Amino acid sequence: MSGTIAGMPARAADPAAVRLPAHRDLYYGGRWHAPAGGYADTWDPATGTNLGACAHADASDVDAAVRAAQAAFAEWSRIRPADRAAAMRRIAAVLREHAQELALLDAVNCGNPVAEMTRDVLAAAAQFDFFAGLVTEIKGDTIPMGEGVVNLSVREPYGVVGRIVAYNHPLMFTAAKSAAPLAAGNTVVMKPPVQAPLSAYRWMELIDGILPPGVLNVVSGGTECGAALAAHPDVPFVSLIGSVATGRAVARAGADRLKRITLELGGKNACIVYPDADLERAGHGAVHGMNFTWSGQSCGSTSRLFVHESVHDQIVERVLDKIRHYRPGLPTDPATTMGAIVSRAQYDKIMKYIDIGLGEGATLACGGRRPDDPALRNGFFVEPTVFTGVRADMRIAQEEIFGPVLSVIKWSDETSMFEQVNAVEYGLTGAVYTRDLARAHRAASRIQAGFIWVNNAGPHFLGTSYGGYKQSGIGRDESIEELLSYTQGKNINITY
Ligand SMILES: NC(=O)c1ccc[n+]([C@@H]2O[C@H](COP(=O)([O-])OP(=O)(O)OC[C@H]3O[C@@H](n4cnc5c(N)ncnc54)[C@H](O)[C@@H]3O)[C@@H](O)[C@H]2O)c1
Repeated sequence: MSGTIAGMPARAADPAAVRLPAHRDLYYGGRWHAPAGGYADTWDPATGTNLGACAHADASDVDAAVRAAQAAFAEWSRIRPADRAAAMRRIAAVLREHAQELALLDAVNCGNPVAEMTRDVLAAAAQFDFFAGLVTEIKGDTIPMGEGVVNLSVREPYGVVGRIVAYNHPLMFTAAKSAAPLAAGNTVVMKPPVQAPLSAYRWMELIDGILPPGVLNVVSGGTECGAALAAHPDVPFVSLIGSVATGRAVARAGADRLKRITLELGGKNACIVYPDADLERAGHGAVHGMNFTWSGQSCGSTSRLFVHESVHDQIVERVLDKIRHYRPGLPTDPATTMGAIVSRAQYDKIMKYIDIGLGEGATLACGGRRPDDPALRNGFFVEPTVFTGVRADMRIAQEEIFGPVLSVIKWSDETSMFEQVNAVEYGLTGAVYTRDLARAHRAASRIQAGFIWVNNAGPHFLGTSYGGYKQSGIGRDESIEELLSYTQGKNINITY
């Protein structure tokens, strides 16, 4: 989690040195456009500083962006895939070149530490390279039909893809989630998170001119903007990273037109510790899997820790020791290990859940409050929080908090433990700690979730499919599955 990044300054970055985008208007058709929907202020959640106004698109703005994307589709879908890939590799290079600048912008706008946001920018660059490298895999089959007939299948793009993303990785989601639909030959209308839109616009300034006008368009805004994109009749494919409630709204909006959708939604993920686990490793994983660096604001966070009663106290002791590595600090400081909560609304929600946990009778083992550090008094910070004595049916163990709150649940009987693990509406990730490989396989198959770690928790592996079971989503990202999901099959039968 921690570690130095090449090129990072050793001292706290001067927030005044943050390069804010010169353009705050909508970017579509290769140009900047004043929004009909007006502007909304955007903030630094760590200091309360107003970072200025940003375009807040309404439905008419979304319509204009979709028309620009539609106009660009004919050319972009027909150029040689290798040329699409070359343009995407240039974008990856720009991301790498400007990683620190973009990371700093995300740090001030969303509150996540700059060191982590630098990794985010590099991850986005890696995804552009990855999907550029896969363009020749957008291929089909030939099926033997006998002499005089050739039968082949091909894959074609859909047209305009609407992508709507969550706030916890603003630049990474805005950039990386454009890569697969573009590689497949679609054009994209991207809606960055309403809380942190600035890095999307700076990115557009940096890559302006690399893609033909209209191929990649950015419209910032809130619910009206997202809803207009989800419902637009000329957007046949909509893809969301967000909450279950928004996922349902997007699915409903697309139902009348039978839109293709992919949904990457929330999680209330379990980490299971068996008595034979390497306790050091499990204690580390229990903390690492919580993504405290970005204050637990992660869909994949393993926020329910199921610990066998025979090792419960040893694991809790290790968790409380290792959690001390995470101390809320200013996101612009490269040494900061834990950032701010993105907004007052999210801060209030987290504090409300901490009250709910106390009211339900869970024991607060650490955190549960704002840090004392006077440097953080104007921001939305919450100390890393651990509840012990949690029952699996408590609200803090059932509902996604999306904050730095870990619930420890003691178990003794394996069958009822798995019933509890699976008794949530979510099914995104899961982690298992054991030295017994057979037990690990059995446990992995019993957890109803789309992404399982054994003796590890937290990392994604580019090339492997990431996505949820149950209400955690539809579809798989970060892999060739994501790329191919942006294509539709066509069969051609030729008699000669
Ligand atoms: N599975 C994943 O890969 C993944 C990754 C990150 C976050 N998430 C989830 O995202 C959620 C947190 O992010 P958030 O608070 O930004 O989520 P959110 O659902 O509130 O918003 C997500 C995006 O949808 C837009 N939106 C809101 N209402 C809409 C509507 N009716 N129609 C269309 N768009 C609409 C928002 O403006 C934002 O851009 C959590 O539930 C988290 O688990 C999932």
